[in-house]
Amino acid sequence: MEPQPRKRSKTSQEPPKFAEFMKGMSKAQYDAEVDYDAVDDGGWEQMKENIQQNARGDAQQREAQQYPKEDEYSDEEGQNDTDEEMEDDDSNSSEDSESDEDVDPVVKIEIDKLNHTFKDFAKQYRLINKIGEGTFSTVYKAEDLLFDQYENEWRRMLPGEEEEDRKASSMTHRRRPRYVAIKKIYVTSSPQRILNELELLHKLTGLPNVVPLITAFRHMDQVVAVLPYCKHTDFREYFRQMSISDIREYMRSLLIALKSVHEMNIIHRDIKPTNFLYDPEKRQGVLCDFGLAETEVLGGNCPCNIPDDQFPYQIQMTLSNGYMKNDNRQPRRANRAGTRGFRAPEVLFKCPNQTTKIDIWSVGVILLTILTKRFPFFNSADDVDALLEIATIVGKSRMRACAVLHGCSFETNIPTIGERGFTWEKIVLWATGRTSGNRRTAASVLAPGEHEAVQFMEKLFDLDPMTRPTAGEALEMDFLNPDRETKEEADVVE
Ligand SMILES: Nc1ncnc2c1ncn2[C@@H]1O[C@H](COP(=O)(O)OP(=O)(O)OP(=O)(O)O)[C@@H](O)[C@H]1O
Repeated sequence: MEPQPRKRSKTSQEPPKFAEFMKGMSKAQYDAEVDYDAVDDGGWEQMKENIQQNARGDAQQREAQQYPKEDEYSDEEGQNDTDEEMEDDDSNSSEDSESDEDVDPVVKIEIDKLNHTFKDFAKQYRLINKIGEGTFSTVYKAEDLLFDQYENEWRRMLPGEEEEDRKASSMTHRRRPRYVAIKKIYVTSSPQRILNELELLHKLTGLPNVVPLITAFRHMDQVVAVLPYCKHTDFREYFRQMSISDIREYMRSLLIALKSVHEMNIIHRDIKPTNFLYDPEKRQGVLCDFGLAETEVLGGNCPCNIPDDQFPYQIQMTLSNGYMKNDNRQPRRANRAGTRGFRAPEVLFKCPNQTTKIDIWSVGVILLTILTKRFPFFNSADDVDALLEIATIVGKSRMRACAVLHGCSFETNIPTIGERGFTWEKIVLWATGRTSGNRRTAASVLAPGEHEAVQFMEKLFDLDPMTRPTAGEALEMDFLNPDRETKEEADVVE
């Protein structure tokens, strides 16, 4: 059958009505008796029809672990403390030879259930296997059975996809299977969270190195998002072998994604290796999982928000030199959603004025992981421990200054936490077993490229979010532009 060149659907040009899409979901979503399809809201039936008709992609309407992740404002640590290996990320398997044979029987049951839940789903997608599991979702790989019948503009948004298309068109004989990732969002996620993720994904569709949303389905309390399948390799398989040039490409790819996301004033809040689907062979990555993302709201009531000239006075007003014996003040509340080990100090101090810079700190943690070859690097059980881990490196003095910035105080008598801490260089040498007592040997210094990487990382780890670089500024830094340096040197020589 000839592919049908379709025009964009009406809905694809209009802002998506995801609020309507989610209408009818309520706290009662767990009650199996509630039949949301029967809810006469006027908009949902229409929307559902639109979504299912256009689900197949009419281009844009094609609207559409290692660590535990924690919810906003949650104070419970370690929930869902899953540390599972991915069952099958297909990173090394031949894409053309997917069969059902090696699918776990439990996964088969899940797949059957999904096919049963969404009418005609099996006619559109052939679910293959589970490829990922997170705190809020299970992700399946599926073949897009009707791919050829639709315009698939989203492919142009993914790095390397156009090249794949060119290759495919030169090999005419066999129909190439096209894969998507089906993200089944757990019903225990709040409708607001699901709506937020879908809306943001839709808004960000088209940005470089960011996973686009193809479409989404809802049936009662079940929601699935359809995303392009992004071939990637488990971070743990390659991060120890990365050369400096590999690190550069990884960082560049991640920061390009973040630059465009941040320019839209969106904070990702969960930057970590499992949320950056990276293919080390192609040296391309795609940022995914916007489940905790939020729009940046500036102007929160925190001393870090006070102009410099008023700062010292305000701080004196805010802080005292002691601790109340029976402190019955309300605990400070701020969004602290994210994954432990990757949280910026301002999140740990519950700063109510968090910005996109919290993502830059997390990028620093990824770089530290790569340079030290240790995953996880930070492994605290709670926020206080996390602050102590950072303080062990940066020292008490800088940590105190950081606390003051957010209207808090920091003090500890743990003997291993010194006043001045250690340099990041020392930490990298120590973690990679290159320190030999107090004597500096050839092995106990960083290689040139490594040295630049550490200097770059130091900037990402600026304790003050105001002076920490933006993604755009980081992309301009020397470490990510080695050719520019060589060129400048050559110009000078000429
Ligand atoms: N588009 C995709 N292509 C390929 N694999 C994917 C895709 N999206 C997600 N995955 C896989 O599924 C895993 C879980 O997805 P995601 O991070 O979106 O879910 P989550 O429930 O929010 O997870 P977490 O709690 O770990 O952040 C990813 O780490 C990845 O391995």
